[in-house]
Amino acid sequence: MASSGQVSFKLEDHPKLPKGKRIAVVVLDGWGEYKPDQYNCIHVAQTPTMDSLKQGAPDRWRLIRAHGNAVGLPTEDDMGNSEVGHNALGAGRIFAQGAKLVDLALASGKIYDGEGFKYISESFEKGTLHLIGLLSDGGVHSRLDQLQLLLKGASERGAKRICVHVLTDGRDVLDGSSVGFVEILENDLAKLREKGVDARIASGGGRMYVTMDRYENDWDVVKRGWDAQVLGEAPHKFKNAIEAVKKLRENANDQYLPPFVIVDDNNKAVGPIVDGDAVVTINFRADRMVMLAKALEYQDFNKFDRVRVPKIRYAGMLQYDGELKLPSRYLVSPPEIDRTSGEYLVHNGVRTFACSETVKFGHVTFFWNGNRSGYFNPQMEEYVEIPSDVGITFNVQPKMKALEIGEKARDAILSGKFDQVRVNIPNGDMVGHTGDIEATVVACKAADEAVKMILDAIEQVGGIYIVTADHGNAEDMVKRNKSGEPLLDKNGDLQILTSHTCQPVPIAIGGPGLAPGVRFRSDAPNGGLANVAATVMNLHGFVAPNDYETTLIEVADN
Ligand SMILES: O=C(O)[C@H](O)COP(=O)(O)O
Ligand SMILES: [Mn+2]
Ligand SMILES: [Mn+2]
Repeated sequence: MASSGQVSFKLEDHPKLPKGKRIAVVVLDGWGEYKPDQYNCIHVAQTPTMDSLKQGAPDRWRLIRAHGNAVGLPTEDDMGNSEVGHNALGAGRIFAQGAKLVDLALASGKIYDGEGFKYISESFEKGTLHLIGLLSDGGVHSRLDQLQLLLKGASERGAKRICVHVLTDGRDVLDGSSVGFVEILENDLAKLREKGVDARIASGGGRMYVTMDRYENDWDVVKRGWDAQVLGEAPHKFKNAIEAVKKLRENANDQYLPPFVIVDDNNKAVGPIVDGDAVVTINFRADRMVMLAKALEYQDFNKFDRVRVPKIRYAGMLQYDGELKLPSRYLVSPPEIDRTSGEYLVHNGVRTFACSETVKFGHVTFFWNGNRSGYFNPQMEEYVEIPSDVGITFNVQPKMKALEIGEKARDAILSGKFDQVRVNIPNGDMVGHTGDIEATVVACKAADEAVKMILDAIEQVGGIYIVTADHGNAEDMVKRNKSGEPLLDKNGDLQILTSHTCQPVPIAIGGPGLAPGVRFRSDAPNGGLANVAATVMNLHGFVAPNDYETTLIEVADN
């Protein structure tokens, strides 16, 4: 259904809850609930505000599901992530997400019948097919098995020359796993070569240093990728990708490997992108592919000097931005996340303020609004981005911009100009991804302080707060066996978990404006992130649309 036209956005009045309350919606990024031990940074950190909210259980604090099917992922083993988490929070329904849609399209073969594949396959006769993306089985941005199927499918359908430009992970999967993934890929490519397809890895680099920046935080990251992938230029040259990754890992972890290109015996890059080639960015997730998609697709582009802009046929695995229609060609249609809560609330007079720092700014805006950039109604909304630190790993500055976000939210609440003030506080997640336990403890404390600032402001104006998280991360920093004991690697060292988790996340409601009798229902034990939107609509005094996942609250008659 389109998000305009025939759709009525009028919401019914809630029979018991009043309108006009100022509501803070706080999303702690990467803040799950797990057993209290030394690797649970939230437990170790001083978090008096979040601890005090927990005292409200079960009526005003509970846990909700944030991974697997509850957020539209293919299996219950899939950890949650920011995209699917914020999509569910904002849209109030569970949509089959990119990971699943690509699985289905590959399994049925429909991916090869679509316009996107037809378009790129017109280059197969004379040009090279370049596949650029994250190489791991993390399932957050991409999946190795999908790349493997695409390689097979494209070669069976006429691709004669294929170059893979790999981005090593170590963030959604264990650090150090990049070598194994490159080995698997090399093995597959060798088999394709036996079948007469000239298939090889052409370049690489660590995802956080090469290509996969987001929300325009640092274009140099994308430029480094462009230079290696398109121009065939990089500071490191190797004959073989396995050797490249092993060697570069001596001085950097998987996330931050410097860019490299694979060269032939004459020291010439084997796979720059040239006129007549086809390019597919294989990530299904949007945020960290949008910048490269712009560089590949836009004629007018001034973010860095592209030096040479090849005439290519480019398709994304998915369309990454529905509003910008970027990229215009794609292999699989993205989930149609329509009628999000933000759109409804704006139509019903709720003035909204949303804020985070750059690295999570799109989470509370773009993802929250169903992968749609921009405002629904600029008269009713204000989105504020606080510039993130650039060029550092966040364990160096674990407090990040938490207090600045808290201040902006506080000012927005006190200003009286907004009915909903929505923030994402990134620390637990961004620092958790570095694998630095001490820094993550500092990060969690800072996040807790930011929550306090917001709750204090809500207290002052007689408002309501709802505090939750998008998925776990900081509550568990080690890989564990089935019984929950930390696992050691072959050197006897702890295996640090840089990724998200499958743990549930807390949700708390409160504030002086919360009507007496409002409490969490006890009959929704499987509640998840998608139930939050209806809950927020209730707190604004509205009943959620019928097809939204049910509310988590009820109003008891006192
Ligand atoms: O992109 C990232 O930083 C990680 O892959 C996932 O983290 P996020 O889902 O919290 O953004
Ligand atoms: Mn997140
Ligand atoms: Mn994360």
